[in-house]
Amino acid sequence: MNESANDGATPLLELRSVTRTHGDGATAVHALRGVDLKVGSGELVAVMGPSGSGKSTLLNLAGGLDTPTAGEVLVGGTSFDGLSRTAVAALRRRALGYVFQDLNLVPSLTAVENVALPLELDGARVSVARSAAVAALEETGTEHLASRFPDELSGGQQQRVAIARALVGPRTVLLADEPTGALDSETGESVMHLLRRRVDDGAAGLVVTHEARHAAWADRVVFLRDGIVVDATGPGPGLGALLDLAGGDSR
Ligand SMILES: Nc1ncnc2c1ncn2[C@@H]1O[C@H](COP(=O)(O)OP(=O)(O)OP(=O)(O)O)[C@@H](O)[C@H]1O
Repeated sequence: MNESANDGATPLLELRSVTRTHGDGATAVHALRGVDLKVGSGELVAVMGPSGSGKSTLLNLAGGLDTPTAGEVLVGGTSFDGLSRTAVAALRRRALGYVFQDLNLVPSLTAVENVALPLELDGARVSVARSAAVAALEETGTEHLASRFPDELSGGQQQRVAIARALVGPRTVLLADEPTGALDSETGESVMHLLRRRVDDGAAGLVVTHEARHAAWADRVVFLRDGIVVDATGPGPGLGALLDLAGGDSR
């Protein structure tokens, strides 16, 4: 199944016949089987599906954190295939923003230092990285927490700082795994709003969510079952109808 609302333009994120198998023989687990997906500039795609259907695997492959058994993943038209580990790491730092369930804030760095870190690792001057970090903290409403260390922040505050780190700088592909997990529902909505705004400004977004009302922020929803795309909505009334079927509230 091939999904794109931007036919013609190079998608910012593309999965071509991506398969990921763990183990082999009788005990092999087929986490993802022949998935095709294109996400263009200005598109926010939600991924839904039951536990074990392959959602996290899809996101990890899209982010270059895992390697397909077959098929390939391209970011901005560049395939991870054949790139050195250093080149993959550089591409990930420059183009990709991740919001994962695991917050991974560095405990010995303040909030603003954590957010500035990816830019500094990429060679940005400290002053430039810091001002971009402050802007990203402002976007998530956490600029007043800039000088706090992670253990001085609540779970929700840590999550918002982690989101600021994912959004800092000119990221073109935003990947989010249940970005609202540790947040109250009001903040969760504002996070989706934030992702939506970045995508409207030209990024491509891929969000794994269990909540239909969060998926309702997306342009398309891709449903996975047993590692296969079993359904996909387009923009328009079809989205609301399918989300109603999925059992949640619509926006
Ligand atoms: N490292 C691994 N080794 C073996 N099997 C794995 C591994 N990682 C994932 N799997 C299996 O691959 C399948 C897909 O897992 P995945 O975590 O992608 O699903 P998911 O849809 O994200 O689930 P959840 O909603 O529970 O997070 C599952 O059957 C899982 O047990």
